[in-house]
Amino acid sequence: MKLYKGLSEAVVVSLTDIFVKDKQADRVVEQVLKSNKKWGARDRAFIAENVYEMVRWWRLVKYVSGITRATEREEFWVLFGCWQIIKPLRLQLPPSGDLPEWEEFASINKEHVLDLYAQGMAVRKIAESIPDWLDEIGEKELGNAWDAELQALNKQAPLVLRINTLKTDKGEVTEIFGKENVEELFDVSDALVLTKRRNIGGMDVYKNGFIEVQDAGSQLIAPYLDVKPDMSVIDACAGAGGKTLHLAALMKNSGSILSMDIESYKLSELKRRASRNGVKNLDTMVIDSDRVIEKLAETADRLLLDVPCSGLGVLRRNPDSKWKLKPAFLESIRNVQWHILSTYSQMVKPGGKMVYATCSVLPSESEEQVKRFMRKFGSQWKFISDHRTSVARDGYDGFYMALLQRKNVN
Ligand SMILES: C[S@@+](CC[C@H](N)C(=O)[O-])C[C@H]1O[C@@H](n2cnc3c(N)ncnc32)[C@H](O)[C@@H]1O
Repeated sequence: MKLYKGLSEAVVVSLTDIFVKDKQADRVVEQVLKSNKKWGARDRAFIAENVYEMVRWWRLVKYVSGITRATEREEFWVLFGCWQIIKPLRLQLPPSGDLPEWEEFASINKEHVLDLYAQGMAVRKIAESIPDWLDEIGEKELGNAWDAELQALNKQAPLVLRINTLKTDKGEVTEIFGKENVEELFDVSDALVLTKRRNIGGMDVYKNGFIEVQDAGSQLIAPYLDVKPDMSVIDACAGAGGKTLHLAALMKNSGSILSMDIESYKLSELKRRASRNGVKNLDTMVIDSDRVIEKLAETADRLLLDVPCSGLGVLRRNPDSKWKLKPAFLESIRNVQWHILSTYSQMVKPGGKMVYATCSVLPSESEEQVKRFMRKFGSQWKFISDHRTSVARDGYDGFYMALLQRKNVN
């Protein structure tokens, strides 16, 4: 196997930053790729792919290396070497030969690594590289479906674009990328899947606001809210605005959208993206207390609650979150979700509609929150429908969305 020292070193340093310094994987990769202008596209792909794949398979890699908790640089080198041995097996790639004779790999015994790999593959939580507690919760909540979902969550996610219909259409974007490089999705009208990975951020088509990168499952949420031009819409957990921008396009830039969040820096980023997208029907508001919500009682024709969640539906894109998530966080985020659903819903006008959405595969963050809401507020609200995307079944990220309508009271 042909490995280059400098590129391997970049992977090792990145992993140390992620697991010892507790930094976020995508930020680490972004920084390391910026650190050397001489690396070409293949070098960059090698670094990014190896970092993300090692993070994804971290438990399995540790298992085959016999290292339980890596803290030192030498240990990260051993983990990297062991990963090179098992990578072709785990990712079903062609065999890649022996490790180079570097002193960093001197302690690695290939046969022993392969023996441990065979043993690890017999135990799901090791083979699929997931913490014990998360595997238990997944099985408890999803039953038999967990196995397939977990396997699918360990695959590399496709690169999906959303066409910004305020500025362009699918035909024009297809021409820019070339027909042979894109695929349409029958049930997601504004989406195009890129068949080859590209650095979208540097392209004019992105800089000019023609496209956004947004998973197909995520692109189903704004249309689910059933918005019409001229409506008054609130996106109450807007973050950096992925779904706000989509709502604006569906509303053809008319009516009004109020994008809210507790984090003002996210709303600043949203405004930057809105300006690139040519969005003009938008205001933002920071939520610094529940008074803000009370003042907006019965003002919205439509309300989107894209609530904070475990992110277990988007593990393909953020594999490090499975190591950073803690059971206590899950418990507390469910309380935040319930608070948002039960109090922010007052912003909807009688007769208006609301979507409650998560990017979690867990019913306890999704279906069960909506059922609890209907038990408590069923006299004022009508449940219309819900929908779940499955990573295993659809190939989309795992999203949940429920549409509810506030009853007209006389
Ligand atoms: C799933 S993310 C939203 C993603 C965003 N809608 C998008 O499409 O890009 C959830 C957001 O909820 C925000 N949030 C957390 N607690 C909140 C609260 N109590 N009220 C409103 N927003 C909150 C977070 O800051 C985060 O931006």
